[in-house]
Amino acid sequence: MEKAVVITGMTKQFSNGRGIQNIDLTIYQGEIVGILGPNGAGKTTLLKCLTGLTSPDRGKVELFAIDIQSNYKEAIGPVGALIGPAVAYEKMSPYKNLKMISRLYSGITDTDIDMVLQQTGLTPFKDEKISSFSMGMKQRFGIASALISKPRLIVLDEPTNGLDIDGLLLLRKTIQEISKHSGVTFVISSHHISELEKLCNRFCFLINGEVSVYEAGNEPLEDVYVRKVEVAVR
Ligand SMILES: Nc1ncnc2c1ncn2[C@@H]1O[C@H](COP(=O)(O)OP(=O)(O)OP(=O)(O)O)[C@@H](O)[C@H]1O
Repeated sequence: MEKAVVITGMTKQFSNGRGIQNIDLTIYQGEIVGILGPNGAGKTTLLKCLTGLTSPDRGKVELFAIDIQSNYKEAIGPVGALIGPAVAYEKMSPYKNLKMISRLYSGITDTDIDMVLQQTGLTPFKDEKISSFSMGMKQRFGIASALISKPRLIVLDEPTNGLDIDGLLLLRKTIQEISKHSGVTFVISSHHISELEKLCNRFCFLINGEVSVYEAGNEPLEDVYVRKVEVAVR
């Protein structure tokens, strides 16, 4: 199976002594991997290093066998990401924002934009200014902008933040459909354990900056999580 992400010996330490240490992680094409861990465990740091938004102090990240440090543009080409608040021209509509993003890529049609708006439930609001959007609607736009380039790897940091029940169900359906029909790889961090449990086939626990991988099994994910956190604090 093709490797979508290979992280080797990755360390990023901040001046406060926190960060992530010596992470080794391989994610295969088509997997949906959930990243779990307590507040401050290093999930966002891991995802930022994975997408080149932060440089690790040590270690290596390869996306589809291309080294992100030495060949950033090529490595990041097939990646869509939502890390932190959605970036948008607030005075413009989601449609116009997506149209602008689509110009950076080849082969993205107006039909693709309409589809992404539908996948994120933004069709009824497609011509409204983003400045008038609620937090959850902005989050929906952020997800739409991560999907629009038809990436092979989609990295979502806490995508469920601010979403209502409808948004949550739609996000789950969209991820499952894209995964099933296009074999896209997803890496998703969230504190919503039950949501990740429904979506993911593998889980990456990040506790005290260190990583451990868990395959979906019969034991409830919440029990596995609590056990791992308890072991880590002993
Ligand atoms: N730019 C920075 N400067 C200093 N410390 C930082 C910086 N970014 C992150 N940290 C520290 O690194 C640790 C990991 O942060 P990170 O945001 O990756 O955690 P997280 O697991 O995503 O947390 P949460 O679940 O609360 O979002 C935290 O203790 C944070 O204080």
